[in-house]
Amino acid sequence: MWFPLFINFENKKVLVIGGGKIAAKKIGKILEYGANVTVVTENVVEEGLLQLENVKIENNRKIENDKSEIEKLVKGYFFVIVATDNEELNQNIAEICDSNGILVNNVSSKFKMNAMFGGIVKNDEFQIAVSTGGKNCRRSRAMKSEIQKILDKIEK
Ligand SMILES: C[C@@]1(CC(=O)O)c2cc3[nH]c(cc4nc(cc5[nH]c(cc(n2)[C@H]1CCC(=O)O)[C@@](C)(CC(=O)O)[C@@H]5CCC(=O)O)C(CC(=O)O)=C4CCC(=O)O)c(CCC(=O)O)c3CC(=O)O
Ligand SMILES: NC(=O)C1=CN([C@@H]2O[C@H](COP(=O)(O)OP(=O)(O)OC[C@H]3O[C@@H](n4cnc5c(N)ncnc54)[C@H](O)[C@@H]3O)[C@@H](O)[C@H]2O)C=CC1
Repeated sequence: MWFPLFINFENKKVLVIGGGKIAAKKIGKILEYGANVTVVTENVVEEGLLQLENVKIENNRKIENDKSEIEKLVKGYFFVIVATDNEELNQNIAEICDSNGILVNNVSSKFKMNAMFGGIVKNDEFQIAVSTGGKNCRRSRAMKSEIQKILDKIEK
């Protein structure tokens, strides 16, 4: 069951495995919250990542589907985002993180993770997160735009 929790990411060690389009989208979101991001990837597909000053990138590193290598890699991280295009590898990494008590988001699954992103709507005063619990994340768009209207008209 998915409990909505607000987490303080300020200076928290976050590992992103994979350097593609979806990794970049997720990194963009958490950087706004002060996370300390390291990317480990076989290739940086999304070149914009190289421009981000506060993101450490370990390029040309292919992660093998090997339990002890993965355990060594994720040790000490607060949150791991698995964002390769290899669904089986992503799932194995997610399971290893979960059994080691590490928060993990798996971009290639609807539920095989212990932490998922919500849609975010915010202004200076409020922050509202929307989730369908993995059932249909695209539906968040319609909900977000209705919430945006409420935020725009609510008395400040
Ligand atoms: C489970 C979850 C895990 C997680 O990612 O945390 C997940 C999983 C997957 N999403 C996929 C696809 C897309 N997701 C989006 C958009 C959003 N997805 C988000 C969250 C979540 N997505 C989590 C569930 C949250 C919930 O249930 O409410 C949002 C809220 C936040 C965010 O992305 O950070 C953001 C909403 C809008 C916003 O806020 O902007 C778009 C674009 C769009 O339509 O807007 C596309 C199409 C892209 C394309 O097609 O290129 C696929 C591949 C499916 C496939 O290949 O078919 C998977 C994996 C799967 O389904 O197996
Ligand atoms: N959650 C979401 O919002 C969405 C998720 N997806 C899913 O996200 C996944 C990734 O998609 P994209 O970013 O578009 O793919 P991509 O091909 O742009 O990026 C994949 C990245 O993973 C790296 N990689 C692959 N194998 C690796 C390994 N063994 N070790 C280290 N790095 C490795 C590649 O070098 C590349 O940087 C796909 O499985 C797709 O189904 C797709 C759309 C939206």
